[in-house]
Amino acid sequence: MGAYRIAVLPGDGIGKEVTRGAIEVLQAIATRFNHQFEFQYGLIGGEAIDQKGTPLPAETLDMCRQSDAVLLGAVGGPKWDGNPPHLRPEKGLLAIRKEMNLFANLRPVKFYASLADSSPLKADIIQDVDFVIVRELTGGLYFGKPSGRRVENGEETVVDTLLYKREEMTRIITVAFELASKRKKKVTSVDKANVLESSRMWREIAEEVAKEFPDVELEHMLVDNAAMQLIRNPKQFDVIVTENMFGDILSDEASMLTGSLGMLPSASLSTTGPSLYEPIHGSAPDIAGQNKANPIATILSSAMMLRLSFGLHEEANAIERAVQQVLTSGYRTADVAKKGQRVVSTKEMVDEIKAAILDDGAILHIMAVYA
Ligand SMILES: NC(=O)c1ccc[n+]([C@@H]2O[C@H](COP(=O)([O-])OP(=O)(O)OC[C@H]3O[C@@H](n4cnc5c(N)ncnc54)[C@H](O)[C@@H]3O)[C@@H](O)[C@H]2O)c1
Ligand SMILES: CC(C)[C@H](C(=O)O)[C@@H](O)C(=O)O
Ligand SMILES: [Mg+2]
Repeated sequence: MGAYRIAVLPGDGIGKEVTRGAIEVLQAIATRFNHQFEFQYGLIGGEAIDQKGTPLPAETLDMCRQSDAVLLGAVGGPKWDGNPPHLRPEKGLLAIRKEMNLFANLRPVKFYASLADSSPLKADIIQDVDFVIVRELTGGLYFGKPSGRRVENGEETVVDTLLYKREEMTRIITVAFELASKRKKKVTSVDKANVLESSRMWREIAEEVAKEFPDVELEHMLVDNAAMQLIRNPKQFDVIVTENMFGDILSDEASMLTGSLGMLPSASLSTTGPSLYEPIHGSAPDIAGQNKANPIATILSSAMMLRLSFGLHEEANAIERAVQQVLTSGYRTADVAKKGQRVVSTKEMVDEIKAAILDDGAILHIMAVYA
């Protein structure tokens, strides 16, 4: 039995619905495996702006730093779209990533046989797809200075800066190689080296890091080609490593190989403190509050938390097996349902996954007793 303190930041829109679902699933895991999960809640994003006047209140950051891991839903929504830059919900997300040094964002993309017909791509293209996008999360265009608007020679001008230190590139590329060395031993480093100096340095560093991993193949791919290859032949990938914004865009694209943005989990890892787990999707204002959102991305993110932050492999497997089982049984939220299939709500999907976890436990227990 273990006791773990989990900071929960539901955020805005469907963030609240999907984190509630993931917590219920974690509670089922606690029951089945006899663990104690203590959940502490904090404000982030639009709701934090409304209640505290800032997208990342100091008390939220303190609570997260003192936790064993953080579970985040999503931030943002039209209510705050017109706000000045420092009062945008998304600033809270960027700030927590930077403050907690969550530089390595792992976004696994895995084919679910039962969802083969939910993807717009043909089954033979997506079958057995299994790769991880390693996205740099605390540098690049999102954080470079200068950034903003000014008037230059009487003309309105705007600037965003793509800035990386050598060490920031080295550490994320090393994470990708370490991961690939435990998987299919191939790293695809995605950049725009035909145009950007930052990408040329990224390539050089990738070549240097590759020397330390002689059993891992390194290939370089330009980001525009990578966007196309993800659709043409996604099975070629094992680990994709790329800078912050390229990774953001490619991972939303890659989610459609699994059938929906609502299927893709992520882990935002730090080497200096607790890590954070978040679905890759946003607050989905178009379906927020309607009990329609697919909670699986967040539930799978909580499985990543169990495995990567707590070392609870069996427990993480139980969540992933329950998700598989429920999908195979035909349960579908609206985003992955095809014509004629019965659509379940967020809550029904969560209930089915919880039941599968507890049933699975009962079956394994019976097998252990009578084997
Ligand atoms: N990590 C985050 O917090 C995060 C990520 C992306 C976008 N955002 C923010 O969310 C807001 C909305 O952005 P957007 O509409 O461009 O992206 P989005 O990811 O919120 O939604 C894009 C589309 O996917 C659908 N979708 C997303 N998640 C789903 C789920 N779990 N189940 C079913 N359908 C789902 C939505 O209904 C929508 O049609 C913006 O304010 C944006 O900045 C936040
Ligand atoms: C909301 C936004 C700042 C965020 C990002 O671009 O990182 C989101 O799109 C994500 O993928 O987590
Ligand atoms: Mg994104």
